[in-house]
Amino acid sequence: MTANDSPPEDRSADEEPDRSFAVDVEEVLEDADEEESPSQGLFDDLLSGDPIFENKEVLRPSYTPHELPHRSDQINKMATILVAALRGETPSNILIYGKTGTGKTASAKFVSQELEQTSKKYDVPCEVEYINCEVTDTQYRVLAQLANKFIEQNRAHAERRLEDLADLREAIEEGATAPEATPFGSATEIDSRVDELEEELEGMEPVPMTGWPTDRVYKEFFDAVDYRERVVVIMLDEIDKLVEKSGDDTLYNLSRMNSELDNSRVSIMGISNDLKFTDFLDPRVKSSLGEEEIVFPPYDANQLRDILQHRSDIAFEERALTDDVIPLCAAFAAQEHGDARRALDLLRTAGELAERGQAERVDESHVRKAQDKIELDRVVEVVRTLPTQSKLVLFSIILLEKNGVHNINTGEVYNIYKRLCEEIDADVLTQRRVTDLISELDMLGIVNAIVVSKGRYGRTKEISLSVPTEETEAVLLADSRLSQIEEIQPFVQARFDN
Ligand SMILES: Nc1ncnc2c1ncn2[C@@H]1O[C@H](COP(=O)(O)OP(=O)(O)OP(=O)(O)O)[C@@H](O)[C@H]1O
Repeated sequence: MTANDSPPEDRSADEEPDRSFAVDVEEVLEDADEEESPSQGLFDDLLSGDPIFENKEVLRPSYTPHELPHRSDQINKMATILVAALRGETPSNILIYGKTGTGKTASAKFVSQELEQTSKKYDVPCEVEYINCEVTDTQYRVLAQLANKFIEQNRAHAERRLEDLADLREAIEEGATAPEATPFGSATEIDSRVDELEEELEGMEPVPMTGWPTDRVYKEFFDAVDYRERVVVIMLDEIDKLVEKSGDDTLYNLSRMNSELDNSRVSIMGISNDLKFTDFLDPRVKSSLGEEEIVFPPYDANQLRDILQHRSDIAFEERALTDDVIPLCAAFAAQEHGDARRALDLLRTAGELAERGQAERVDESHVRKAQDKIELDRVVEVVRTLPTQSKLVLFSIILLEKNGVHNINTGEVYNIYKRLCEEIDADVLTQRRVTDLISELDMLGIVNAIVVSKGRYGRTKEISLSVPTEETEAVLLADSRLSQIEEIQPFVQARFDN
C-alpha cells in the first residue's frame, strides 16, 4: 500500500491533520453515501474468503525461476563452455537435448542472463540472442530477426557514440578540453568521425520480414554482427522445428560464419526435444553443431517435488496447500515422462479449482480434478484441430461405441465413415487411408487400436476409444461441417453393410 492509499483514520492522533485533505475525503464519502452504489456485488463474494495464491504468475510458463533445483550439473556444464565468451574467445557450439518440460529453456535462459550480466560487469562485449524456431521457422525469418536485433543494437551503440562525441566537441569549444588531449588528436578528426557515424546510422535500416532474396538478408545479418567486436551466442530453441520445416541451410550458414567474420565471433546453442533430429543434418553441420552435447534427463517424482516446493513457497499463501498436494502433483507428472511444466500446470490448476470452489485450502481432490481437467483440455485441443477426415473417422468410432459395439474393426468404421461422408458431401477416402487415419488417432492417444490375429482370416484391428465419449462428441459436433449430420442413429445399421 502506498502512502496515498492509507485511509485517513490511520493518521496518528498527535500528528497535525491536513485539513484540506480531510475535508475532501469527507465530501467524497458523503457523495458516495448519497449515490446508490452502482455495483451489485458480483465480485464481492468471489473476493471474500482467504486468498489461496500469493503470486500466481510464478506458476506460469512465462516465469523464469531464479533457482533451478536438480539442474546444477547441466547449468555448470553450459557455464564452463560459455565462459570462453567472457575471455573474448569463441565458445564451442552446444546442443541441448531432453524431453519436454525438463528445464532446457529455463536453464539456458538462466545461464544467458548470467553471462550477459557478467559481461557487463567486466565490460566484455558479449551478447545472447534467443530465437524460438517453432515461431520463427524459416531461414529468411531467422536471419531477418537476428539482423534486426543486431541492427537495433548497432544503432543504439552508434547513437551513444555520437552523443559522446558531441559532449567532447562541446568541451573543446568551451575550452575545457584540449583537442590534442583527446584520442582523436584534433577537432577535425572528431568531426569526420561524427560524419562517418552519421552515415553508418543512415545505412542501418531494418530488414523487412519478407521480400528480399535470402543472400541479401544473410549479408545484412553478417554485416550487422560484424559491426563491432563482440562474442555472440545465438540460442535456437526448438531447433528441430527449423530443420524439419526448412532444412539445415541456416545452421550451415551460421556454423561457418566464424571463418569470415573480422570483428566478432558467433557461437550456436541449439535446444531440441527430438533426440534424433541431427540424423537429418549434413555431416559437416552435425559435427560443428554438436561440438558439445548436454542431456537433460526427465525428472523423477522426488525432484519434481523439490521443484514444486520451491515455486509454491512464493506462489501460494502460507498453509494454502495440504501436505499431500505437492507429492501428488509430482507423482502424476512423473508418470508423464517427468515433465516439470506439467507438474506446475497441475499445481496451478488445482489452486485455481480450489479458489473457484472457495475452498480454504488446496487438497488432494483439487489435484485429481486438475489432472482430469488438464487431460480433457488436451483431448479437446487435439480433437478440435484434427482435419475433417480424421474427425469423421473418429465420429464413426464414437457412434459405434455409443451403440454398444465392442472390439470395433476397421471395416465397421469404414462403413459408417462412408455414410457420414455422403451425408455431409465430403470426399470418401479409400479404406487404406482410413486405416492410416485410425493409426494416427492411435498415436495421438485418442483411440486404442490393437492388431489381433484372426487365424486363417488374417489380421484385423480392434479399435476402442481412449477418451471420454460425450465430451469428444461435443467437440466434434462443434465443427460446422460435422454439425450438419442430423440423423445419427440410422448410420449404425451401416456397420453390417457389405
Ligand atoms: N529445475 C527446475 N526448477 C524450477 N522450475 C523448472 C525446472 N525445470 C523446469 N522448470 C519449469 O518447468 C517449465 C518447463 O521448463 P522448460 O520450458 O525449461 O522446459 P523445456 O525442457 O525447454 O521444454 P520444451 O522442450 O517443451 O520447451 C518452466 O516453467 C520452467 O520454469
